[in-house]
Amino acid sequence: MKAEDLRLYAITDCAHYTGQALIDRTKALLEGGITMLQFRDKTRGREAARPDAEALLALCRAYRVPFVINDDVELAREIGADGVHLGQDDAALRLARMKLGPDKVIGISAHNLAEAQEAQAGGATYLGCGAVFPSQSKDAACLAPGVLKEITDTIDLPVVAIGGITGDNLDQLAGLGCDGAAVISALYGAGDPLAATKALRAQAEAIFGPYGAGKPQALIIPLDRVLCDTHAAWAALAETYLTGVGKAAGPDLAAILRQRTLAASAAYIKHNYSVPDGISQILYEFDYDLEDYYRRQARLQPGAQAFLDQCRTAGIPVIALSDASSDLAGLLADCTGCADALAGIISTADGHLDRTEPALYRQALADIEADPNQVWVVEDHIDGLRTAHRAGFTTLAIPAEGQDDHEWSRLQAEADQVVESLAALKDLVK
Ligand SMILES: Cc1ncc(COP(=O)(O)OP(=O)(O)O)c(N)n1
Ligand SMILES: Cc1nc(C(=O)O)sc1CCOP(=O)(O)O
Ligand SMILES: [Mg+2]
Repeated sequence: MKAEDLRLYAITDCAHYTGQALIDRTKALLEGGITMLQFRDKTRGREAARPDAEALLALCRAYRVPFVINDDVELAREIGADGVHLGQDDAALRLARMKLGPDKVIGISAHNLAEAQEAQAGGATYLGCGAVFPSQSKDAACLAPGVLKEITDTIDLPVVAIGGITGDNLDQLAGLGCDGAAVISALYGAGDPLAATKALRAQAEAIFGPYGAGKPQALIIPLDRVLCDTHAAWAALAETYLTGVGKAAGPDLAAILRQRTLAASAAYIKHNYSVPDGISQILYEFDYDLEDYYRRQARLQPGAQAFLDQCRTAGIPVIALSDASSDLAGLLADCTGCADALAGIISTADGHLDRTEPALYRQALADIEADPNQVWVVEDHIDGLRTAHRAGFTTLAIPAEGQDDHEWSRLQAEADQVVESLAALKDLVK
């Protein structure tokens, strides 16, 4: 979840809408541009509410909007929601974090600086602060004057304001440091929910800042398979090696190794096939084959040159990510003619970091002043996408050779945005 997801945060009004009526009304809100949804049902029990929660989750996935559950950590976990929102009298943050894991969203209600500090220290993802105005939906005390600004000035978490917010008073939140507005009645109670949502979304963007597809400050993208057509060389490495030592590769070896670094692939071969060489000799053979392919055959993928040219025109530094050593990756960039278009290369081989390590992606920003939120990581690899997401980057999924359907559907479901090709990516950075 990014701070901008809080721009226009709808909370369901299950006192007035359940079942199909709730789904239809929420669909209008999603169509109109809400940027996050919370399922809040204060009367029905978990089992009665579950079908609505599951249907709304599916709807939010289709609109690529985060979906959290109010109060019920178990329900959130069971249906695979993006997280929960908890108040001061709900489940303890520490327990919720233990149950949901480090990647899920946990929003915490804070009514003063001490509660906000405790939530930050306990690993909250964002704060909900209110009531900022008297609410028709809940009997909630209004925040003391100055408290909201004190929280946003002091705390490092994204903050969403809540309570009695309408199109008529939203402007009063300008300059208070919030990232967005959470709303029940002004959206669910509107005569024309689609029009009301569109109007509030435009107003929220004007007050809290734009949402989505601004240009990135930098972009990280795989060199192999995505920018260059090197899939065949990578897929053949292990089999070529095994044939050379008189062994037959298993049928799904290439798929197994696709998720691994070169060093991890060499270790896999050593441990699963009875081969005469040690891991460093196997790695040497891999490097030899890659170098040969890079020098003789490697080409840029269709659309790569135009994409890199567009990034240069737009002043967006492009950092290439490679699973080969940076020497080999540099050779590939030279041989395919894209070296001058790259601001840098990071290598999983050099730092002994694989794509499950957030430090890998952070390393890419070592020479660039950039906020990870404003840096796009383009990934064809599910582990990489998840890690970049955890490290706070904006993630884009892209198809590449060697992905199976399962991995591609996971990438599509989990990425902030999906691009079907380098041409589509080029259009996004225009
Ligand atoms: C975004 C957001 N902020 C605050 C709340 C209130 O949570 P809580 O204090 O637990 O009250 P209930 O919503 O459970 O009545 C919220 N739900 N969402
Ligand atoms: C759920 C909730 N929590 C609040 C708080 O102050 O913590 S106010 C509130 C209700 C928000 O609904 P409406 O937009 O209709 O006022
Ligand atoms: Mg609660």
